[in-house]
Amino acid sequence: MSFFKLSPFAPEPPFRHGQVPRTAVLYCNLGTPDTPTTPDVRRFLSEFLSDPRVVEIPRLLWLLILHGIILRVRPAKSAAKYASVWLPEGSPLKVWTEKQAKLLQGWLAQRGHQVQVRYAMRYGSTSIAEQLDALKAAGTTRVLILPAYPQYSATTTASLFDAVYAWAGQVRAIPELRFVNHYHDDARYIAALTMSIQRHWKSHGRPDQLVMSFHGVPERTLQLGDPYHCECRKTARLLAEQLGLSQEQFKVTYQSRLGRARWLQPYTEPSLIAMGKAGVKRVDVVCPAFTSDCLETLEEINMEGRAAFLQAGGKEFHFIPCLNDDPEWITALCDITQQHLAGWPTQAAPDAPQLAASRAAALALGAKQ
Ligand SMILES: C=CC1=C(C)c2cc3[nH]c(cc4nc(cc5[nH]c(cc1n2)c(C)c5CCC(=O)O)C(CCC(=O)O)=C4C)c(C)c3C=C
Ligand SMILES: [Fe+2]
Ligand SMILES: [Fe+2]
Repeated sequence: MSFFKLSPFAPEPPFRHGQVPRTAVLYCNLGTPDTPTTPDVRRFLSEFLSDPRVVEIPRLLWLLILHGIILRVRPAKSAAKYASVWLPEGSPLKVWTEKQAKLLQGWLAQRGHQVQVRYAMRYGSTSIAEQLDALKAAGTTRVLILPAYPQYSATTTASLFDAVYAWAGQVRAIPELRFVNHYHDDARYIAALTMSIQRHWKSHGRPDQLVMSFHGVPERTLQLGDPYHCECRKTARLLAEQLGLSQEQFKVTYQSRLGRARWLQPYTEPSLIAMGKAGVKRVDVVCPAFTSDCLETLEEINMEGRAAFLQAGGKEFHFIPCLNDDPEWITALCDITQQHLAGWPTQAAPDAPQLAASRAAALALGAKQ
């Protein structure tokens, strides 16, 4: 960079007066490796676990542990786990997130909203900055940031907002930005979860216990004021109410612990083992904090959790898939989006070929006329 450069901002094309406003939704998820190989998993974990929002211990100490131990050992182990759930089209998290974004755009078009929907990943490809650059280059003047996380946590939601602010800090003409913080208690999200569980029970009967397994976070984040734990509890309470479950019929647990510190409790796997040992015959597990199936649900729950329960004496283990492309979920996502877009023009800049293509895609994927 030249010593004499006055402005840190990149030059931009001159503002075009009379430019038609264009509105976009950026649907953001956590991220995933490009391939289930050790080098790609190492690259992904290195970016993810270097984020100070994710690991809140003194930087120097953490960088020593991360580079000295974790990134030497974990990538190969995690790569084998990723390989066990990888789809022909790629990582399940990416496949589902991409499909959800496509469906959302199609559903919104069906309702007459001409909004570009793109997806981005907080870590790995395709990054939030790349997608915001692409939207800006396409003339977008308003962007709604929609996290794929129903519950707010500084470790996830705030981190992706950080990435948006960091991008905006480099840009001269910033589009109008809006952020969805959470939708953990949104009636339509709860209804989508309820319906997916009821659908499962209709064809497979009911379990002795329903386990609602949320991704864990260090217990310290709760003491520091992170609302994640309370939001998980509220989701669980509302879901149990809608399903008509008594306190004895369900259990809330936390999975995916990393490191030696105390995380939110009770932990999922020890709870499944305790249930198997206590004579619980059938458990069903649902993972409401994940809107797409991913490593943590397909491998950790449906493979490791299943084996742990059955080895402990349990007889039947059912994993209830995440919301993925359930029509009730896409409708809920569409309602939530519409609510947050209120007041922004979404009919402007008619782009007939694109609108027709979105409609056709939505119909092909099962949208109602
Ligand atoms: C649902 C929200 C999530 C929260 C909250 C969360 C917190 C959190 N996660 C880690 C460490 C890891 N998570 C990993 C995978 C992973 N995590 C989430 C979501 C949340 N994480 C998802 C959707 C996934 C799956 C990604 C995929 O590619 O399928 C991993 C990587 C996998 C592994 O090596 O085991 C780690 C590591 C921490 C430390 C944390 C909060 C502090
Ligand atoms: Fe995680
Ligand atoms: Fe895990």
